[in-house]
Amino acid sequence: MTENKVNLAFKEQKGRCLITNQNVSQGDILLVSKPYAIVPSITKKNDICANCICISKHQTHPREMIVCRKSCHHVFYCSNKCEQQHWEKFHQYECSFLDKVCALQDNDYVINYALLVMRMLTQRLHDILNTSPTVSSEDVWTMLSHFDEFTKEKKNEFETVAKILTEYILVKLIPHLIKDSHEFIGSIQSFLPDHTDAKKVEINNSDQWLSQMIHLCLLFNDDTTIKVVKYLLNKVYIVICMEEVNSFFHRTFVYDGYSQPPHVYALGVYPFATFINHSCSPNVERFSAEEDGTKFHMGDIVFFATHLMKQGEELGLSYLKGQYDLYIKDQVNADEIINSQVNRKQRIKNEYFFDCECTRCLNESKGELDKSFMNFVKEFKCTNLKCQGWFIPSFEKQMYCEACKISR
Ligand SMILES: C[S@@+](CC[C@H](N)C(=O)[O-])C[C@H]1O[C@@H](n2cnc3c(N)ncnc32)[C@H](O)[C@@H]1O
Repeated sequence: MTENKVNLAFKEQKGRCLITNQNVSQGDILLVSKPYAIVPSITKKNDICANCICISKHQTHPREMIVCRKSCHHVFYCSNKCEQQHWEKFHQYECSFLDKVCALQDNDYVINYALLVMRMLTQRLHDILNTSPTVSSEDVWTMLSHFDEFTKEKKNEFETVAKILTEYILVKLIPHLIKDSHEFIGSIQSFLPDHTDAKKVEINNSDQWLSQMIHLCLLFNDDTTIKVVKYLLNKVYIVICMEEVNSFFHRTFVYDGYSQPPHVYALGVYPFATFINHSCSPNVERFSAEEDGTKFHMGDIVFFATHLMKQGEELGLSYLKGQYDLYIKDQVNADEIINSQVNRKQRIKNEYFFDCECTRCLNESKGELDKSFMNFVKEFKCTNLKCQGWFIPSFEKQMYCEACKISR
């Protein structure tokens, strides 16, 4: 376990944020964050262990992956031990429901987030039962949702997913919390913590779905029951929005090698790290732990300082996907993101629903071009010209390329 060099704070314009609790040097590891929930990306499920998230590195001779004891073929494992652990913790609840989730839409993106939210809900069961509590799980249920700002199309999609995942809670999870039918309503009520946003959600065409659920769970068809199940549906809808606003992708160079862009291989929710705000001139970068080290484990995200930082300075991470990769790939929209504050701001507004108040945007809105952002590229881009990777730190202080592994 490594000591975090950050504390939680609050900024008027941006809400909660993380700040350094000491002076830090460039390359210092600030925070190692463990997932509250993590799932392999659906497109890579055949060679990522669903339990330990290790990646098969034998592309030419794929390793034999182990299927679950019910042979559902939705999850694969690197060892019997992983199958056993995962069965006990998650898969015994999820296995028979995965067909339903994976048939949701012909869209990997939707299936990925549905699986991640499902995992958050299963972990919630453990939190309630106190069988396998995770660190700072309370933070998870206070994450921002921006629920009202998604497009109509997205809202419809979330409603469909929310109905399926609420059914998952009712049918697969709640029964583990109750001893007799009288406790059903209380358990539904308290399964997810209250959330002010959930009181404002209006879900369309839920009447038929509600009757089905009440019938399926053998509940009384009275006003109280309808209200309680409906509120659970609203809370699940909010959890989906939270996941969309707060989850992190893991990317790896393992599949196509270092001369190609990295692939997404897993996604997860990271409670404390989620409080790192966006900056267009970031002082923090991150890498995914692909192997177990002495201070971190597979699935962890390691955040490090790209600049010297004073005690009390706010951490800023770029939310714009592949922002730096654009330098290497020279994609058409590189200029749009890097040079134009107006376009960049618009993109953040469209994708993340906020008006960026970072220092670079504030400076550039006054006409002062802020080029400090470029330093990262000069200092952290891998010096191997064929490589698309970036230098990352190790705990031994030596920087090495995440992709081709040369040292700096
Ligand atoms: C992942 S959360 C970060 C933690 C958040 N501040 C909180 O209180 O939970 C992302 C949200 O924080 C706010 N935020 C992050 N970066 C910001 C920035 N540069 N300017 C303004 N708001 C920001 C936005 O509301 C955004 O949707």
